[in-house]
Amino acid sequence: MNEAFLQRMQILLKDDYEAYLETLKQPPFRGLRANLLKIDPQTLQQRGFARLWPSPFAPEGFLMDSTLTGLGSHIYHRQGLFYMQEPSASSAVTILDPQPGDWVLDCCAAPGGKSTQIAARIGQEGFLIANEIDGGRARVLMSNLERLGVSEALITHASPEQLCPQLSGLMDKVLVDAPCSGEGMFKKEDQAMTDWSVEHVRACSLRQQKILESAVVCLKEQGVLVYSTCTYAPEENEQVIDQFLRRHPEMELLDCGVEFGRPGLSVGRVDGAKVRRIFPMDQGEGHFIAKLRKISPQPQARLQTVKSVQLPPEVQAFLKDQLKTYKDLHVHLEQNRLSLMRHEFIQLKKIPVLRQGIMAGEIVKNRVEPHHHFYLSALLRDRLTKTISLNEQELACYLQGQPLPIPAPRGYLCLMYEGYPVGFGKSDGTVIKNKYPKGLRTR
Ligand SMILES: C[S@@+](CC[C@H](N)C(=O)[O-])C[C@H]1O[C@@H](n2cnc3c(N)ncnc32)[C@H](O)[C@@H]1O
Repeated sequence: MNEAFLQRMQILLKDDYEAYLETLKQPPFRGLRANLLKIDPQTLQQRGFARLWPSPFAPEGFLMDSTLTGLGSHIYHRQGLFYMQEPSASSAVTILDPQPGDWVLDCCAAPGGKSTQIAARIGQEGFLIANEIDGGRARVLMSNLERLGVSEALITHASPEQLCPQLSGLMDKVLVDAPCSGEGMFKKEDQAMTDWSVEHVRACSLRQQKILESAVVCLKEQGVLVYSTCTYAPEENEQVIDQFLRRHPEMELLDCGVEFGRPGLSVGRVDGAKVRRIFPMDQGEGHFIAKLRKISPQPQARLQTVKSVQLPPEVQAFLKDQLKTYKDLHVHLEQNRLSLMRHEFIQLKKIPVLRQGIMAGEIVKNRVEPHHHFYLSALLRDRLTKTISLNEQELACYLQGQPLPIPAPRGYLCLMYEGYPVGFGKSDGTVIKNKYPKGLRTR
């Protein structure tokens, strides 16, 4: 471990430093979160696929055995029933406390741990804008939101400076889970430790202030912003918030209002009792969280929505065939790609959009070829007209990409396991052609 880092930790932790050194000998804490869009935490735990203990950081979270392997390819993971997440990482959304119906911006969203947690809390009535600046990471974010069945979301790939002016005054909640020096990730990621230096900490601090500067305009009056990092450095935590409060008298620091973790440092305008820190002595690898509220009015941007158009007959036929009802949904067609959601589709100016709503399918040769997201979405699960339940053996064949010799009505079908969709196939009456995405198949 880097000596300069350890010296700083000794100054920061004082009497708790020895306890911190002890935690470095232990494996990292691991956890998972039930996806409330699909399953409640008790039902997930009762399925008995892993030994789970309730997490102190979120009611939908669990701690699990740190030696457990292979959960990422478990069928419940594939079905989007849970998301694996370092336990303390769920604390920021607990403190943000998104409510059903809220509009939430997650400024630095990939790979989607917090976005998927927010989406589940705000439900189908709320709307999430999940933004990620890095293209490769944005695609991982999209696949996680797809697996967890999120429909009411817009996934953008932009810098906060580009995106935020278009969302001025529209958000009930904003999360800035900022890129940081990752001191809480040292046990998990060698790269974070290799990259560490005091200069890097300072560079991170400047970048964090810049992101906050962009993000704050998105909040409406009384809107709540949560700033979080997975690092311990005061320069990236209390000092960032102190600087921010000096520049923004329209923002007030709120008490995080939770029992887990411990108070932070009092620095300038930051009352340490109001912010929260989590160290490995607190059952998580490390997080800092500050909660702020906007107390003055904010001019609102006008969001442009996409006008509804008459749907081509093949789209109508597909939706009628596959769904019990879709009249309450908004349908959007762009370059032959069909998307669905409860909210109206939004049009941003010059912001790359990876996905909005459910990617339902694509028009190919006058018919709709459905997409995996259509069958995994939580919104459509109870509306699907054609479903078939697989047994364990059939499931194993399906995940390998094999055709299934099961008699079934002709056409596209959702394949289920233990009551939840796994994916889809196309039946000719006697055999179901496998449509499980090639990249997800087992070998
Ligand atoms: C701590 S991670 C986010 C983790 C995510 N919230 C989650 O829970 O899964 C920070 C993210 O910020 C992104 N990032 C890096 N530089 C950025 C910048 N200048 N502005 C906005 N985001 C940035 C990184 O690509 C990274 O995905």
